[in-house]
Formats: sequence, structure tokens, C-alpha cells
Amino acid sequence: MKKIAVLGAGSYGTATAYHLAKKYENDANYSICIYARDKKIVEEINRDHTNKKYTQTPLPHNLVAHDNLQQAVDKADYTIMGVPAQSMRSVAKELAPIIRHKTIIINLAKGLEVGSFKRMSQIISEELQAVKHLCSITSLGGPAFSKDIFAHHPIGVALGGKNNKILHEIRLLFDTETFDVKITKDVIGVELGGALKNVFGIMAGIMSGTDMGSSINGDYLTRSIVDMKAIASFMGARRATLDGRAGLGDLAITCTEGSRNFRFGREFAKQHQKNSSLPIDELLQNTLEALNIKTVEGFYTLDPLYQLCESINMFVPIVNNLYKMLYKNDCSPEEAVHRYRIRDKIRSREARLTISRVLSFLFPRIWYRRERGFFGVKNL
Ligand SMILES: NC(=O)C1=CN([C@@H]2O[C@H](COP(=O)(O)OP(=O)(O)OC[C@H]3O[C@@H](n4cnc5c(N)ncnc54)[C@H](OP(=O)(O)O)[C@@H]3O)[C@@H](O)[C@H]2O)C=CC1
Ligand SMILES: O=C(CO)COP(=O)(O)O
Repeated sequence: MKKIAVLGAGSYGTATAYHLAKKYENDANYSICIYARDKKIVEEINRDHTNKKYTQTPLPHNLVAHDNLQQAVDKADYTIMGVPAQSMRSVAKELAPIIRHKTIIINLAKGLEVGSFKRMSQIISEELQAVKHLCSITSLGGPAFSKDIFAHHPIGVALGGKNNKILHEIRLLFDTETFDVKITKDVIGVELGGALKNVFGIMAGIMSGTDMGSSINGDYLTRSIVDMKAIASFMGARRATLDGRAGLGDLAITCTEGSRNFRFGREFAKQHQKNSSLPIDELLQNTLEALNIKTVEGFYTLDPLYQLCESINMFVPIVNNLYKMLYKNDCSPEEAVHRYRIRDKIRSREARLTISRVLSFLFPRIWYRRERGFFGVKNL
């Protein structure tokens, strides 16, 4: 008997548990449970087989819910982390003394921790290693909206981890006719692709809310990938991973209506147009209330990302101007887009020159284009 425990009964945790429970609905060798901290949600899942706060799709009867974390993870072969990035450390801390030593962990969250710049697998590993756990930690990235999982629409995701055997095992665990998992050892690339695309998705929403036409959408995707690759490769990812599902693939859908990050950016632009004199906290609060959503990962990741890029003087015009608008109220949405595009003109070439590729291959942590110029002076 194999036990799968999904932690977090929000939108994506429930969709992932749904996918697995459906796949193993008639297979007595698998048991699937989901942990929610809210007793009412647990009762609803066990009694009505629904989780109406997050989905209208009925849940399979073999999906069992717990409000007790220990019961949920007891003897689990797979533990799936479905809570948002800023809750990951506290949940991992709670797990450390109770989790099965050889459970395989699959992280679903896409974000960086505020304050530490850390990725999800780093946080989980830090918390679990404190009590000498031997768990294998993997991260699932790539384009997948929970509503598409509930609808059994085609899904293609990317799984990053260190151990090939475990990656293949998880691939088969999730695999169905509609659900495909590609594996990679570049867990850093998978996690950064997911975290960064949320930030860039917000700016795409801002552009949609300020009516800049549709041509810019294609331009924006490609300029975002340039910055995403620069940041990710500095942090140790392979650039090729950012060209795949975890990077470009996920960015493409996060720059559309289906994404909360995109809708957040679009609504912020509208709120700003309505009343630009409001303090930034109020504008942000009004934006979230208008959308009735809680999890906008890109907003939280933007802060550590900006701090990191500032500290290393990296040239990332989109991140820079988005931060100044959302955290400092330094400019309007229109100005933020205008400013990043003007800054980006400093890059005159469509692709990197061979010499620049060779140099960045030899010295991956050195780049010639800097936000504040070589001597700390703005170069535009
Ligand atoms: N939704 C999607 O389509 C996708 C989401 N993701 C990623 O998955 C992660 C989760 O997102 P999503 O499910 O959409 O977010 P939701 O806001 O829908 O749900 C978050 C869930 O986490 C729970 N939670 C938060 N903190 C804790 C905690 N400390 N202990 C226990 N439970 C907690 C919340 O509980 P409560 O209801 O009690 O607040 C809620 O059930 C994010 O990082 C997101 O980027 C990735 C791919 C697709
Ligand atoms: O990560 C996602 C799709 O792959 C979900 O994106 P949002 O959190 O922006 O809705």
C-alpha cells in the first residue's frame, strides 16, 4: 500500500489531490489524503466530497481529509507540499518531528522566501535536516492551472530533483493520458522558473490594464525571458531549463487571464487609474478586495528578488520598475512600463553575441550590463 499526503487544501493542493485520487480511484494499493487547517473544509470534504471554497468539481470518495497534520503524514510514502511559499517554512518546521524519515517530498509552491531569497526545497531541507531527515525533495513546476486539472484538460509539467530514480517514480505516479511530467535534475531552474514567472506575470497584467495594444505581449514575453534567464543562471540554474515548461511555458500562461498574478497586475492598474492619490497600501488592499483572492505569489517574491538584484547590481529593468511602482509608489503603471522599455533600449541586440556567451560560460557570476553602471552610476 502506498500513501500520498497532500498538505494544503487550497486551489492547487485540492487539484493535485483530485488528480491522484481520480487516477487511483479503483486501485486499493494507493491511499490519498489531504490536510487542511480549517476543520470546516475537512468536514466538507469527508461528508460532502466537495471543497466549494476552491472548486465546484465533486471530489472522489477515496480522498480523505484530516485537520491533524500528524495523522495526514503518518506512514506517508509521498508528501506533497501545497501551501503558499511564505507558509512553507512554518509547515516544514511542524513536519520535521513527525514526518516519516524516507518520505518523498514534492513541493508545489512557486516563490522565494521574503528576507532570505531562499527557494522552497532549500527551506524544506533546512527545516528537515535540523532533525536529520533523509527525505528526497523535489519540486513540480511548469504550466498548470488547477481549473484545467479539475477539467481533465491536457497538462504538461516539469519535475526537478537530484535523484533520477525518484524523479522517474514520481513521473509515473502522476502520469495519465492527459497529464505528462518531464523530469530534470535542475531543481534550481524549475523552482526559479516558477518563482520568477509570477513576478513577470504581474507586469503583463499591468500592461493589459493600461491598454497598450496587443503587439507588446509578444515583445514582453521575450524580454521577460532575457531577465529571467539572467537572474536564474546567476542563482545556479541552467539557462535551458528556463526555455522549457518551468520557465517560458509557465510564463506564457501567467501572462493570461487565467493567472491570479496577471489579474492582480491588471486590477492594480485599474485601481491606480481610479484614484492615483491613494497611499500604496490602500491601492494594494483595494486590488485584492476587488479580485477576492489571497495568493498572489509574485507580489511577495518581488521583494526578495529586487533586494537580490540590487545587492549584485544586476541589470533587470522589468523587476526594478515593477518594484518601484508596487512597493514605493514611485511611478504610475504607465510610467513603469515606459521606464522599463526605455532602460531596455540599452540592449541593442536581439541575441547575445558569441563573445558574451563565452564570457558568461567562463565567468557565470560576472555580467557586463549593470543596473547602476560599472561605477554605480545609472547608464541611461
Ligand atoms: N492555483 C494554481 O493553479 C497553482 C498554484 N501553484 C502554487 O501552489 C501554491 C499554493 O497555491 P494555491 O493552492 O493556488 O493557493 P490558495 O490560496 O488557493 O490555497 C492556499 C492553501 O494553503 C493553506 N495554507 C496557507 N498557509 C498554511 C499553513 N501555515 N498551514 C496550513 N495550511 C496553510 C490555505 O489554508 P486556508 O484556506 O486555511 O487559508 C489554503 O488552503 C502557490 O505557491 C502557487 O504559486 C502552482 C501551480 C498552479
Ligand atoms: O502557477 C500557476 C500556473 O502554472 C498559477 O499561476 P497564478 O498563481 O498566477 O494563478
